[in-house]
Amino acid sequence: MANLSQQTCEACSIDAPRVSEEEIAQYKQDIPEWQIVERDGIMQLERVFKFPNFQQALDFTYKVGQLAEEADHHPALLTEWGKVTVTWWSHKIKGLHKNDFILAARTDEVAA
Ligand SMILES: C[C@H](O)[C@H](O)[C@H]1CNC2=NC(N)=NC(=O)C2=N1
Repeated sequence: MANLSQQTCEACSIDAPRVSEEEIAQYKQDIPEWQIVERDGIMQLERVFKFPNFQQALDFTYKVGQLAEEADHHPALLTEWGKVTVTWWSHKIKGLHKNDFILAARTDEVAA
């Protein structure tokens, strides 16, 4: 199977299934630096990326925004001096879909 980041996001519909515990365990292996967090009952993927200044944090933020637009799947982005917190989840299903893991893997590539 192709690396997670090379896989294709599927159009997320309101009746799309959330990932199972087994799928989480499988996909998480490709994105070990990401944390699974739960907010208001919604499972999310989150990672903090560190930078030497605000400008580089801002540049990274823009690149993540571009990959989100290409996929029509968008994260929450908190941009601060020297760091960016990226949080992925699927709004329509109020939880985690495989798309979120694919885009987290692509986010890691943008940071590399
Ligand atoms: C209309 C538009 O395609 C949808 O609202 C998309 C936009 N980006 C999205 N991003 C995320 N993370 N979840 C969604 O359900 C979602 N839906």
